[in-house]
Amino acid sequence: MTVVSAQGLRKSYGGEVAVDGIDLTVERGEVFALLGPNGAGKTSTIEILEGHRKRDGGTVSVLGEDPGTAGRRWRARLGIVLQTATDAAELTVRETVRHLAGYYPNPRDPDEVIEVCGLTGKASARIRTLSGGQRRRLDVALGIVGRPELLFLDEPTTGFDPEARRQFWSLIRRLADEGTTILLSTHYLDEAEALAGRLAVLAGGRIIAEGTPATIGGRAGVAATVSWRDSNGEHHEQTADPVDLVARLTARTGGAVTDLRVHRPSLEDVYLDLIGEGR
Ligand SMILES: Nc1ncnc2c1ncn2[C@@H]1O[C@H](COP(=O)(O)OP(=O)(O)OP(=O)(O)O)[C@@H](O)[C@H]1O
Repeated sequence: MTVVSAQGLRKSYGGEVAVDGIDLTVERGEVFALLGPNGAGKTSTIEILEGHRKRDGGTVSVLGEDPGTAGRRWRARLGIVLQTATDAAELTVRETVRHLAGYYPNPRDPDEVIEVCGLTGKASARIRTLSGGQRRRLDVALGIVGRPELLFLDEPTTGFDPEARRQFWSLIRRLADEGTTILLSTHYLDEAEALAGRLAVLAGGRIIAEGTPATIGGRAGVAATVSWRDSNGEHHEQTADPVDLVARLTARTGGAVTDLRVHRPSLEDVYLDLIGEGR
């Protein structure tokens, strides 16, 4: 089932084009990541799909409705984690999560949400006393407490420490296993690689590449570089079949090589190439 479908999506601010004809389809249960440099149009796209911003052109369907006109019942099926952090407040974490849960027909247990977001130790703390990363975790908790069918996450792990990011990744995988569709934007390529089944790279308001983390930008077809050192010095050789090259090398030298390495382009290498071309 298609959960998000956009064709020819456009948005300008004043005379400046931010989203320049984006086509996007996300199926139920997918984790889809939007990547792209600052100002590429990720937040604008996400906020149009959430119904938070008006589009200037194109057709959009999210959970079967047009976000520009859909009402409260549609909104209750979405979970939204905006880029801007929760406002400082006098309420505690538990009060805030419980309060928001009350707005949804079938919410998750607030204490369980607090736990999976790693905030149990802070459940009784006032929001204004939380650290930046803890506040971001609260944003995520508020995004998922309504048991959304579709979860939007705009740069969800900014400010997380490495352990919190790993915890967050397992939470996302768990939600996806339960059938939640997830659309996220991130600047962390390891995050996109760890979570996304498919991803799109945006630059200048357009999608310049789309695919799986393994294949995007022709990644799967790019040659590997094998490097090694022997008595003649350092060597680098490009090959489509590094296993065969290493086997031949070992047979030829009797294993008398050191510093043997096989390098394949990382998602970051491919991404930087793509946005270099997209500029
Ligand atoms: N409310 C606004 N008013 C005017 N211009 C805006 C507004 N929101 C976004 N823009 C412009 O639209 C373009 C796309 O911005 P957007 O926030 O969608 O990018 P982004 O890919 O999410 O960037 P980042 O990675 O920095 O969050 C930028 O040039 C930005 O300056």
